[in-house]
Amino acid sequence: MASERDEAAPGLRVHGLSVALGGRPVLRDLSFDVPKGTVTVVVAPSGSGKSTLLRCCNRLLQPDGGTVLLDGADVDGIEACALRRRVGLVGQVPVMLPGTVRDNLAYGLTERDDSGDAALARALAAAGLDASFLDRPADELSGGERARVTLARALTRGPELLLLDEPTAALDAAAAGHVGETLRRLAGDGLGVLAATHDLGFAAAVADRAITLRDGRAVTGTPEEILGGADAERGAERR
Ligand SMILES: Nc1ncnc2c1ncn2[C@@H]1O[C@H](COP(=O)(O)OP(=O)(O)OP(=O)(O)O)[C@@H](O)[C@H]1O
Repeated sequence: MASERDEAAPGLRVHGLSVALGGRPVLRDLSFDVPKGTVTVVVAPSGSGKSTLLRCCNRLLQPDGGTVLLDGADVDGIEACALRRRVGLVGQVPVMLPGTVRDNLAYGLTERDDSGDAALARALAAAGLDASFLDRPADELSGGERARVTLARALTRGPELLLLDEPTAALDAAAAGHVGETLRRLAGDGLGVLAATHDLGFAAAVADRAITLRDGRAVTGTPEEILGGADAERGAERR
């Protein structure tokens, strides 16, 4: 009974995920859950497979083994565009399309979506930018502003799960704090969040659960357990 309930648990379930790239195993038999309404952080060294893991979660990359379930359904059975609306990925490099911020936010929205300025401004506000940004040419934005526009763009699609790759990399402390508050609020509204980050302060502020990757395998724990270990490892690297 318990396992049947677990299978249908709302959120993302990664089970036995294995990926090799360039003939080298990157992820090995990786399993963890991201329940809706929670924030999970992945804190692991550069090159350990964080982006690879996120890309498997919305089918940008096909794993060599294992499954990813969304609300109990294998993501392989969900049409890719539909899946990527439900599981939004905010990538490490903010890619801007030509045109204004409005054009960027509205791109790809369908009749089902609210593409009016009020809805776009709400998404911008959640990402920490005011409505005046709607008319700004996207190619004139700073790196941090671009990062927040890509977060807003994912939010306009009304995702159920949000995957973020280094969401604070281009942000100062105040902007990172704002994004952290936004992620906590989104989780409070029922969204599931999975964020890969090097920013231990950010991770500690937002996480309900934390994961690190060791030799391609997941070690899961409370933020205190995992982040304490990551801090100690960094200290050892510096010595
Ligand atoms: N297409 C590819 N072919 C071969 N190796 C790859 C490919 N893509 C990634 N890799 C390697 O796979 C490993 C994991 O990469 P990934 O980008 O997932 O790491 P990461 O933990 O996100 O790193 P970072 O924190 O630096 O962004 C790295 O060693 C990388 O060099």
